[in-house]
Amino acid sequence: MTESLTLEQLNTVMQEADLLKSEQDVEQALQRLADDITARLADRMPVVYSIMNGGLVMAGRLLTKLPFALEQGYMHATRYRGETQGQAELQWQAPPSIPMTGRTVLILDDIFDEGNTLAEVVKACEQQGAEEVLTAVLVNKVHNRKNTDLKIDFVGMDVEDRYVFGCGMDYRGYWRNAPGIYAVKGL
Ligand SMILES: O=P(O)(O)OC[C@H]1O[C@H](OP(=O)(O)OP(=O)(O)O)[C@H](O)[C@@H]1O
Ligand code: HPA
Repeated sequence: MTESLTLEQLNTVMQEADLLKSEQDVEQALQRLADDITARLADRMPVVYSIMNGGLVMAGRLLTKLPFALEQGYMHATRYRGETQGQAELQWQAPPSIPMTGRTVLILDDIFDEGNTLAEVVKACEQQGAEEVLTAVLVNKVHNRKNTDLKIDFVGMDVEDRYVFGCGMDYRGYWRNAPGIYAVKGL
């Protein structure tokens, strides 16, 4: 693990960051996602899982825009562990909290980057007997380094190929709480 950052360094990261998506852009993307998800899943009584930690903010802001009967759960799988480069192996910190056998499952996450996390999570849900597994992300990072053929069913916005934070995404553990989406200077 790299050295921890001071408050001053963390404030500098925010001050120098580029705003890629404003809070209003995010809100509009979430409403579009909610409309598309509702059109597809309103009669499916799905289990909607957020992937902790990154999926927390997206899930919180999206769920109240879904006007149909659903169950909500969480799972915690992590690959970056506070760093800005992903590790090969996904670490499960908390397995899925609600049984999914025979159910429609919707997975919510903040970002589809190299794709390992969602590819493995989808595989795990299928192995646990889900009838259908769909995925929704707030942002898709655009580059040609995807490690999977997985196609995300619902994408809020595309972002450029930089290290981003805010709306659940962290910079070395911090700034998940930022209401817009920012890119770190130089990354
Ligand atoms: O598409 P990938 O390259 O696999 O990256 C995307 C994943 O990385 C982040 O999680 P992270 O492992 O940082 O854990 P966190 O949610 O606790 O931040 C993010 O929340 C996604 O789950
Ligand atoms: O750009 C990113 N920012 C934050 N978390 C991430 N996890 C994968 N890519 C990113």
